[in-house]
Amino acid sequence: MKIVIIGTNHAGIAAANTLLDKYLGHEIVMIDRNSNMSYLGCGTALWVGRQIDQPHELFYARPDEFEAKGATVLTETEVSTIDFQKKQVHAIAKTGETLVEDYDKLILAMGSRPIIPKILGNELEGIHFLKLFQEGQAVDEEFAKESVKRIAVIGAGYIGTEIAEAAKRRGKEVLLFDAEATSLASYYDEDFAKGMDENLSKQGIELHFGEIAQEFKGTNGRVSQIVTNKNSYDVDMVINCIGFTANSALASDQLDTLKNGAIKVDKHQQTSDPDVYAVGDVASIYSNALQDFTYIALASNAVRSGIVAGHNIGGTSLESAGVQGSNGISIFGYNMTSTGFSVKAAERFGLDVSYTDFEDKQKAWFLHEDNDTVKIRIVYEKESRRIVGTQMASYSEIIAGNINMFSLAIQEQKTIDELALLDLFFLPHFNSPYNYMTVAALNAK
Ligand SMILES: Cc1cc2nc3c(=O)[nH]c(=O)nc-3n(C[C@H](O)[C@H](O)[C@H](O)COP(=O)(O)OP(=O)(O)OC[C@H]3O[C@@H](n4cnc5c(N)ncnc54)[C@H](O)[C@@H]3O)c2cc1C
Ligand SMILES: NC(=O)C1=CN([C@@H]2O[C@H](COP(=O)(O)OP(=O)(O)OC[C@H]3O[C@@H](n4cnc5c(N)ncnc54)[C@H](O)[C@@H]3O)[C@@H](O)[C@H]2O)C=CC1
Repeated sequence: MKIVIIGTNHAGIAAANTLLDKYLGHEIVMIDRNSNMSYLGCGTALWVGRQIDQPHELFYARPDEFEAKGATVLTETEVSTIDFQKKQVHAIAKTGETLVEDYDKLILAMGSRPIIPKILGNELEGIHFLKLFQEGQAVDEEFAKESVKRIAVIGAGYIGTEIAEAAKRRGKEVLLFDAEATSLASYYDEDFAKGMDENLSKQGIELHFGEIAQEFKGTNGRVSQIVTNKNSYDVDMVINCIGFTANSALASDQLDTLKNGAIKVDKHQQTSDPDVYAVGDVASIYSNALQDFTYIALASNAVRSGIVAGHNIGGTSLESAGVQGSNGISIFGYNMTSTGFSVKAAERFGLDVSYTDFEDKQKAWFLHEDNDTVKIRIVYEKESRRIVGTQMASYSEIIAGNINMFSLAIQEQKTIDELALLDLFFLPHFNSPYNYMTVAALNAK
């Protein structure tokens, strides 16, 4: 079979490798408009904040590796249209040459694109987005300028808080804006997100929450002021981080989609056209917390959905296990992890939930060195008592491992009562005989 893959970043790479490594004999054509592949966006803030000194290790794959496995890789080639009836992909190479690729099976891996705030002054110089490696390079170059002193970051989600930390680490004055009342409002309940807010303030980041940018003003063509619904602020640079949306324009009028444009797939990653699969940020995904398909743009999901599509096209019928949107963040050493729903998110999706909170030291009480406090909330459905979400916050890094147990618990629909008596090891170096996960579950009403 001839398989064409549009988009060769995390999801496209995972699908291509699965096919090339496990199902020999197919013709694989990989097309991407970018000049690089596999860039780990999560490294941008680390590199721009000089927590790592350069970006070259943030790539893990190159076109020649796929060519060595027999694939055709067309980089700097933009797909312009897809003819789903004739099963043809039309593209334009960097040289301007047009090309048509027939396909037997097509994998859509065009990912996501940043949401652009539709406000006056958007075209001014000094206004940035943060998705591609090239955009990270541009922000890094700006941070190197003495004249760039005050940075406005719009959006205090994951990218915004991470790049705000990076700017602070580079000695900049940072103003962090968000429409919501706290940072990370999409992932954590308020009394958890407040811990991150305190951490950001303590590090000297100026918080402007419940504030929406309404206009960018400029001097000689470069942004010099941001006007919000509350005030105006002199700034030297703006970084927009107000979320991503599915990059599905090539297919959204032909294939079934969610309301936000993400291409609807089943658990085999198949779209409403049986010869077309969609993976990663461009596709919907099954949430075990919601028990339905939704949109969760994460690299972890991109990789797994690419693998599932590769197997199904290769001939092995494989279902996605579904996801919980497990994620984490670490800002100036303050760590937060979550999986499934916060109470706020669960209620927004119409689930009737309760929750149990607890706070304790990570390690046994008699260890006084390097023993951080952990805050935990476990959210569960009132009726079924199945766990639908967990959030943790601590300077301890151990919470990063613990959240994955809750991810499995949600996937397997375990109840809060089953968790209460789960076998969890005890060693004073790591936890307590009654550790905070057990106690939180035992306390559930
Ligand atoms: C700054 C930042 C930090 C992040 N940190 C994390 C993290 O810590 N953990 C995590 O899980 N996720 C993180 N993410 C999210 C993660 O990067 C995405 O979920 C992931 O990139 C999705 O992979 P994808 O392959 O589906 O899509 P994308 O990475 O968006 O790739 C899509 C590809 O398709 C190509 N393409 C699109 N349209 C066309 C076209 N018409 N023709 C040809 N090619 C096309 C693009 O060039 C691109 O290479 C982060 C994202 C950013 C921006
Ligand atoms: N550690 C991780 O797992 C990371 C994951 N990612 C993923 O990448 C994707 C993109 O991340 P983000 O861009 O941070 O999206 P996000 O959805 O995490 O955050 C967007 C933020 O912008 C705010 N916002 C929206 N419109 C606004 C407006 N007009 N004015 C002010 N604030 C506004 C929202 O309230 C939200 O807090 C997400 O899917 C995220 O999960 C990104 C970085 C790190």
